[in-house]
Parts: sequence; structure tokens; C-alpha cells
Amino acid sequence: MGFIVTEGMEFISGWGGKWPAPAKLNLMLRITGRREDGYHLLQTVFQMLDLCDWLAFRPVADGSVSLLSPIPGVPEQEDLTVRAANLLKLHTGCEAGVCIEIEKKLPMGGGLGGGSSDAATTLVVLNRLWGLRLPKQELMALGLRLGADVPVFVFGHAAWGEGVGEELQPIMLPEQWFVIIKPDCHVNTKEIFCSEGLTRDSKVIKMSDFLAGEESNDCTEEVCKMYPRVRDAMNALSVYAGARLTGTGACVFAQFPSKEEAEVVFQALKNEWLVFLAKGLNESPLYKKLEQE
Ligand SMILES: C[C@](O)(CO)[C@H](O)COP(=O)(O)OP(=O)(O)OC[C@H]1O[C@@H](n2ccc(N)nc2=O)[C@H](O)[C@@H]1O
Ligand SMILES: Nc1ncnc2c1ncn2[C@@H]1O[C@H](COP(=O)(O)OP(=O)(O)OP(=O)(O)O)[C@@H](O)[C@H]1O
Repeated sequence: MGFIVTEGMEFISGWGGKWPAPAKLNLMLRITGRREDGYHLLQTVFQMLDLCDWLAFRPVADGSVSLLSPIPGVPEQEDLTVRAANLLKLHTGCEAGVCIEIEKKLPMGGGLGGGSSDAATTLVVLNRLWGLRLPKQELMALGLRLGADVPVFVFGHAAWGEGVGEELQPIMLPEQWFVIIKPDCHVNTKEIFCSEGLTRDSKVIKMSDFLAGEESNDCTEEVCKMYPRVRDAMNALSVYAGARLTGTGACVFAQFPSKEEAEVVFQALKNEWLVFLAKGLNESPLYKKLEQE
């Protein structure tokens, strides 16, 4: 059941070939308050991974936005890539059209931010393809309208995040290796943020506290209580190294200084769990590719 990251395969001949939409991990997640609209104030640390969805964009003449093959369970017009493209058209008055293909590699509902990253890649690539020249800050603000995790993927760098996750400062982190278990359950982010027992009054800390080892995730206890399979995954990974939850789950992860050390744990878990081996990245592969175009 294990899954080693491999390069995406060629699938359609879209503009610029295929574009990465990397996963993220929340290396720490503190909930420090709640806004009047119900959204939670967070302190978090985002790092991208070399584990990606792959997207292709084919210009179409009739001004429509469509998906070549919608993701099962997600209606085409609700897909975050379609919503991102339509939002960009509405915001700029651009009359161009696009057909999008998604090669889905990231598990959904896993706290790896796949849908958000797909949306961010769509905003960044179409901004270039359609010659819109919107600055990054404006794309991030548009992205926030699609979800709290979209801005960091537009930002494109490992980041210290505050607000609802949209106030971002770049951070340089060691590019370690991660073993990530995706338990066979789908955690609903909204359900976790609505749950009674969630810690919402964590002390505000500084970036230096995180760097000194403060790496907790305030959602862990509640998610493990509501989703026993997440607790099982934490226990399975804890045998080898400190296990943490990303976002609101369901994925749990442990970090290792070398690929070799991570590989040993990956091999030990892969028969029983859906497990990924991935490298932490400070710079998003999306921008690396954009620079090459
Ligand atoms: C848990 C994280 O993944 C950490 O990075 C994000 O905060 C969640 O980001 P996301 O999946 O893009 O979430 P959204 O689609 O914006 O929000 C889903 C639901 O989660 C709740 N939500 C989300 C983010 C936040 N800071 N406070 C919240 O209370 C809201 O009820 C919202 O309706
Ligand atoms: N392109 C897309 N890819 C994945 N999910 C999408 C997409 N478009 C819409 N969705 C919806 O978004 C939901 C959340 O998917 P996603 O993969 O982003 O979860 P997640 O990793 O838990 O996100 P987060 O870490 O941001 O909470 C899915 O269950 C699906 O209904």
C-alpha cells in the first residue's frame, strides 16, 4: 500500500506541459482565538513537500472553464480549480477560456492541502497564461476567498502563518524527510473547527519558540477522539519517531534527517498503511517551473 513519490506522467499537451501543485504539512498548529465570523485565529508553520498533484491547462477559444475529467465525488463547477479560474475571470474581466486536467496524487481530506494547492496553481499559472500580471499579493487575496490554505501555496515558500493562515512570513527550515500515514478516514475540517472540545485559547508564541521545539497541533486530541483510525496511525508511527498531525488531519507524519532513515520506517509501515515518503521543501516547485517558462 506504500507510495513513493515519483514524477507525474505526461498526460495532455497543455500550455507549458504539466504544473505541480505541491502538498503542505503544518509542522505546528496553535489555535489562539476565534474571529466573529467563526474562523479561527491560528499560528502555524507551513512547509511544502515534493509530493504533488499535476495540472495541465489547455486554452480554449469559447471562454469556458472546464475539467477534462472531474474528480469522482466533486462536481465539476465545485472543483477548486474551476472555481479559481472563474474567480480570476470575474475579478479581471478576462474573457479567455481553459480546459484543465488534474492528475490527482494527493489524498483528499488528509490535511495535505491538495484542493487548495490545485486552486493556487490554477491562479498562478492562468495569471501567466492569460497575461493578467496580477501581483502575488492580489492572487493571495483572491485565493483566500477560496480557502484559508490557498494563500500559502500562492506565496510559494515555507512560512510562518498567522491570522486564519493568510498572514505569512517566509521561513527557512531544514529540508528533512517525512513519512506520512493517511489513515483510511476523511476528516472534515469544518467539523473539527466546530467541535466543542477544541482548544481555542493557546498562548501566542514566537517563531523562536517553534524553532526551539514547540511543535504541537491543537487539533490532535479532538481529531484522535473523533477518528480512532487517526489515533491508530499516530500510535503506529510513534513506534519509530515523534508523530504529529497535519492541519485537521487525517494525515500524521514524522520527520527524519535523511532519506535512508525515513525509508526504513516507510518500508516497515507500507504493508499495513497507506504511507508516503516525501521531502520537505522551502521553495515551491511551482515557482521553480514558472521561472523556467
Ligand atoms: C487546518 C488548515 O488546513 C491549517 O492549514 C486550514 O486552517 C484549513 O484550511 P482550508 O481547508 O482551506 O479551510 P477552509 O476551506 O477555508 O475552511 C473550512 C472550514 O473550516 C473552518 N475554519 C477554517 C480555517 C480557519 N482558520 N478557521 C476555521 O474555523 C471554517 O468553519 C470553514 O468553514
Ligand atoms: N481539486 C480538488 N482536489 C481535492 N479536493 C477538492 C478539489 N476541489 C474541491 N475539492 C473538495 O475539497 C475537499 C478538501 O480537499 P483537500 O484535498 O484540499 O483536503 P485537505 O487536504 O484536508 O485540505 P486542508 O488541509 O486544506 O484542510 C475535498 O473533500 C473536495 O470535496
